[in-house]
Amino acid sequence: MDDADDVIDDLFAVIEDRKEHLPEDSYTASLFTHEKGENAVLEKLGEETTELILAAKDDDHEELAHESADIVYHLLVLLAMKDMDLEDLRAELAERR
Ligand SMILES: N=c1c2ncn([C@@H]3O[C@H](COP(=O)(O)OP(=O)(O)OP(=O)(O)O)[C@@H](O)[C@H]3O)c2ncn1[C@@H]1O[C@H](COP(=O)(O)O)[C@@H](O)[C@H]1O
Repeated sequence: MDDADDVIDDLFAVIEDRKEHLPEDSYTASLFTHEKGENAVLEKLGEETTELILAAKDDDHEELAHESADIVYHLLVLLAMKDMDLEDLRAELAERR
Protein backbone atom coordinates (compact mmCIF):
# COMPACT_ATOMS: atom_id res chain seq x y z
CA MET A 1 0.00 0.00 0.00
CA ASP A 2 1.19 3.55 -0.62
CA ASP A 3 -0.96 6.57 -1.36
CA ALA A 4 -4.04 4.52 -0.51
CA ASP A 5 -2.86 4.06 3.09
CA ASP A 6 -4.49 7.17 4.46
CA VAL A 7 -7.09 7.63 1.77
CA ILE A 8 -9.93 7.45 4.30
CA ASP A 9 -8.32 10.06 6.58
CA ASP A 10 -7.67 12.29 3.56
CA LEU A 11 -11.26 11.88 2.37
CA PHE A 12 -12.62 12.75 5.81
CA ALA A 13 -10.44 15.88 5.91
CA VAL A 14 -11.85 16.95 2.51
CA ILE A 15 -15.40 16.34 3.78
CA GLU A 16 -14.73 18.47 6.89
CA ASP A 17 -13.32 21.20 4.67
CA ARG A 18 -16.41 21.13 2.41
CA LYS A 19 -18.61 21.31 5.54
CA GLU A 20 -16.76 24.40 6.73
CA HIS A 21 -16.47 26.29 3.42
CA LEU A 22 -19.51 25.01 1.46
CA PRO A 23 -18.14 25.64 -2.06
CA GLU A 24 -20.94 25.95 -4.63
CA ASP A 25 -19.62 23.31 -7.03
CA SER A 26 -19.20 20.62 -4.39
CA TYR A 27 -21.46 17.55 -4.20
CA THR A 28 -20.37 17.10 -0.58
CA ALA A 29 -21.35 20.66 0.29
CA SER A 30 -24.73 20.11 -1.41
CA LEU A 31 -25.41 17.29 1.07
CA PHE A 32 -24.73 19.62 4.01
CA THR A 33 -27.10 22.28 2.63
CA HIS A 34 -29.75 19.98 1.12
CA GLU A 35 -33.38 21.03 1.57
CA LYS A 36 -34.13 17.50 2.82
CA GLY A 37 -31.56 17.98 5.59
CA GLU A 38 -29.90 14.81 6.80
CA ASN A 39 -32.51 12.73 4.96
CA ALA A 40 -30.60 13.36 1.71
CA VAL A 41 -27.54 11.45 2.91
CA LEU A 42 -29.65 8.86 4.74
CA GLU A 43 -31.58 8.14 1.52
CA LYS A 44 -28.28 7.82 -0.37
CA LEU A 45 -27.02 5.30 2.19
CA GLY A 46 -30.21 3.30 1.75
CA GLU A 47 -29.93 3.32 -2.06
CA GLU A 48 -26.24 2.43 -2.05
CA THR A 49 -26.83 -0.42 0.39
CA THR A 50 -29.46 -1.92 -1.91
CA GLU A 51 -27.01 -1.59 -4.82
CA LEU A 52 -24.30 -3.25 -2.69
CA ILE A 53 -26.58 -6.20 -1.95
CA LEU A 54 -27.38 -6.63 -5.65
CA ALA A 55 -23.66 -6.52 -6.52
CA ALA A 56 -22.93 -9.14 -3.85
CA LYS A 57 -25.71 -11.38 -5.17
CA ASP A 58 -24.22 -11.06 -8.68
CA ASP A 59 -20.73 -11.77 -7.29
CA ASP A 60 -19.66 -8.66 -9.21
CA HIS A 61 -16.43 -7.66 -7.45
CA GLU A 62 -15.91 -4.45 -9.42
CA GLU A 63 -19.41 -3.25 -8.63
CA LEU A 64 -19.02 -4.36 -5.00
CA ALA A 65 -15.92 -2.19 -4.63
CA HIS A 66 -17.73 0.73 -6.32
CA GLU A 67 -20.79 0.53 -4.09
CA SER A 68 -18.63 -0.04 -0.99
CA ALA A 69 -16.76 3.18 -1.75
CA ASP A 70 -20.08 5.03 -2.24
CA ILE A 71 -21.26 3.77 1.16
CA VAL A 72 -18.03 4.66 2.96
CA TYR A 73 -18.06 8.16 1.43
CA HIS A 74 -21.70 8.81 2.43
CA LEU A 75 -21.11 7.28 5.88
CA LEU A 76 -18.22 9.70 6.45
CA VAL A 77 -20.45 12.60 5.35
CA LEU A 78 -23.07 11.44 7.87
CA LEU A 79 -20.47 11.26 10.68
CA ALA A 80 -19.29 14.79 9.85
CA MET A 81 -22.91 15.98 9.75
CA LYS A 82 -23.38 14.63 13.28
CA ASP A 83 -20.17 16.35 14.46
CA MET A 84 -18.51 12.95 14.84
CA ASP A 85 -15.21 11.89 13.32
CA LEU A 86 -13.10 8.89 12.36
CA GLU A 87 -11.85 8.54 15.93
CA ASP A 88 -15.41 7.69 17.02
CA LEU A 89 -15.47 4.90 14.45
CA ARG A 90 -11.95 3.68 15.29
CA ALA A 91 -12.70 3.66 19.03
CA GLU A 92 -15.86 1.61 18.50
CA LEU A 93 -14.05 -0.91 16.30
CA ALA A 94 -11.06 -1.12 18.66
CA GLU A 95 -13.33 -1.82 21.61
CA ARG A 96 -14.58 -4.94 19.85
CA ARG A 97 -11.14 -6.54 19.47
N1 LIG B 1 -15.93 9.89 -2.70
C1 LIG B 1 -16.72 10.69 -3.20
C2 LIG B 1 -17.98 10.26 -3.73
N2 LIG B 1 -18.56 9.04 -3.82
C3 LIG B 1 -19.72 9.23 -4.42
N3 LIG B 1 -19.92 10.52 -4.71
C4 LIG B 1 -21.04 11.14 -5.39
O1 LIG B 1 -22.18 10.57 -4.85
C5 LIG B 1 -23.19 10.55 -5.81
C6 LIG B 1 -23.74 9.16 -5.80
O2 LIG B 1 -25.00 9.28 -6.16
P1 LIG B 1 -25.57 8.24 -7.19
O3 LIG B 1 -25.37 6.88 -6.63
O4 LIG B 1 -26.93 8.68 -7.52
O5 LIG B 1 -24.57 8.44 -8.40
P2 LIG B 1 -24.56 7.62 -9.69
O6 LIG B 1 -23.20 7.79 -10.28
O7 LIG B 1 -25.73 8.00 -10.51
O8 LIG B 1 -24.77 6.14 -9.17
P3 LIG B 1 -23.70 5.00 -8.96
O9 LIG B 1 -23.57 4.34 -10.28
O10 LIG B 1 -22.42 5.65 -8.48
O11 LIG B 1 -24.30 4.11 -7.90
C7 LIG B 1 -22.57 10.92 -7.17
O12 LIG B 1 -22.91 12.24 -7.50
C8 LIG B 1 -21.09 10.83 -6.87
O13 LIG B 1 -20.35 11.78 -7.60
C9 LIG B 1 -18.85 11.20 -4.29
N4 LIG B 1 -18.55 12.54 -4.32
C10 LIG B 1 -17.36 12.94 -3.80
N5 LIG B 1 -16.46 12.06 -3.26
C11 LIG B 1 -15.16 12.54 -2.71
O14 LIG B 1 -15.35 13.82 -2.17
C12 LIG B 1 -14.37 14.70 -2.70
C13 LIG B 1 -14.94 16.09 -2.80
O15 LIG B 1 -15.98 16.10 -3.73
P4 LIG B 1 -16.83 17.45 -3.94
O16 LIG B 1 -17.48 17.75 -2.66
O17 LIG B 1 -17.82 17.15 -5.03
O18 LIG B 1 -15.84 18.52 -4.33
C14 LIG B 1 -14.00 14.11 -4.07
O19 LIG B 1 -12.73 14.50 -4.45
C15 LIG B 1 -14.05 12.63 -3.77
O20 LIG B 1 -12.84 12.24 -3.16
